[in-house]
Amino acid sequence: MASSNPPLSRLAEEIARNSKILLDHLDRSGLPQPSFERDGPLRTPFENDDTASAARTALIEATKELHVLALGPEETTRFFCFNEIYLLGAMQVLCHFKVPQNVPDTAEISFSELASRTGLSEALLPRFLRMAAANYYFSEPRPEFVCHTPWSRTLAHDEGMQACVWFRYAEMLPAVAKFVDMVEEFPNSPEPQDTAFRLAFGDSFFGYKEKHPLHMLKFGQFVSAFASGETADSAESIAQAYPWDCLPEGSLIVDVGGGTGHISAAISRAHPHLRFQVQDFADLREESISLAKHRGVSERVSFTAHNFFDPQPPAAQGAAVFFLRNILHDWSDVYCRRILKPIAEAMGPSSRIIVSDIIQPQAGTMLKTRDARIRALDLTMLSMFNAKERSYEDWERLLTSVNSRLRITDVLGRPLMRRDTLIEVQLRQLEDGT
Ligand SMILES: C[S@@+](CC[C@H](N)C(=O)[O-])C[C@H]1O[C@@H](n2cnc3c(N)ncnc32)[C@H](O)[C@@H]1O
Repeated sequence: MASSNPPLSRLAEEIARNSKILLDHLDRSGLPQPSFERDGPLRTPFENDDTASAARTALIEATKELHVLALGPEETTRFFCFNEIYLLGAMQVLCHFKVPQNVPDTAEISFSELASRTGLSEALLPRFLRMAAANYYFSEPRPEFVCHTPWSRTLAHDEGMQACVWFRYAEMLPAVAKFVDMVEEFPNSPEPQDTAFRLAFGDSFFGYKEKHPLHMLKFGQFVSAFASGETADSAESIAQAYPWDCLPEGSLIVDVGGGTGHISAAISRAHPHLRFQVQDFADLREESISLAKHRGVSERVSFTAHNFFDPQPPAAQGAAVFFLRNILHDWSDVYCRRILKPIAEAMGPSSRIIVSDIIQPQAGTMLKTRDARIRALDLTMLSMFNAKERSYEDWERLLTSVNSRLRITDVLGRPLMRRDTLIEVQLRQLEDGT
């Protein structure tokens, strides 16, 4: 039986309603509307207003759904990724030849002048440029002249945005092209070297970067651009998202694989009654110590060189918290067990593990646009590290396979953290109280 409010009508209403909420918010806040005009805003901040932010999310979801419905099944498949693959290629060429930087911010420029400034062939430049312009990057206000849109302007001035294009083209695309080979060759392998990335590049993800400093640099820029904006989970949000204040004076937090300790430093500033031991490879020691000094927390944040597959050092035994942020999603279950086992062995009766990672939603419980992003992250972990993002049940299974007494006791983080969650894990007490 046909629904009383079929999808096209429902979506059209939703789009009208949510657009109005956004317009009212912009009006009230004196903010400009998003536009493709050269001087349009680079950012339209909706995040600080819950109603506007929810309306924006609903608008993104509804417009995507309407778009797909309007295309229909066959046309969706016929043109599947056709645009995106060549857009990525075109953008990489344009960025490589510094086209965004050579288009003036406030004026148009002819194709021939732009070709001579950038060294990109006069015959090829229009082909790549028009592909980008068909996707809102740049516009052609009159034949053979180009000017910026806000979308292309972000690429002119922000190396993080350039790195988003670069990394997808130079690393993700070749790795994804090896997915079938990976699945054929290593269907059930837990090994971190059995990846699509290695099939494409002949080396591990970080091994390759060590030999190719440009890739290391671009990866760093990509990670910080990707982690900023809407998907950001800042160190400060983690410092607020857990009741760190409930831990007794002088409690020790062990930041396992803590890098240079930026999260420990942020929590320590907000909660000065805690002590931190950052554990990571020895070559991060100097940077970690200098960061702690710079942030005025060196009294409370120390660094210990430690391989997380080894038994925990004596000073960490019985720590109040073993904190693992963005560690376990880098590894298969077999390796996660090897990381978690020494931690479980070092836990005292009141110790807890706090894992800061994604909890994958159950299928069908999330907006499709958000769900798709999380699924893409999962497949990124697969292609790069043979690792994965985990659902609540996956986390439970993993933890009890390390030690049957490990229990998830809380899941925190919302709404302060946008992407990751804090999974609190404790040892279930035995009858004798141990
Ligand atoms: C994705 S980063 C996460 C860093 C930090 N926890 C954060 O959230 O920013 C992974 C960290 O694990 C460290 N790591 C990788 N293998 C390790 C090992 N076997 N022992 C200790 N640390 C390791 C890396 O050096 C890196 O700092």
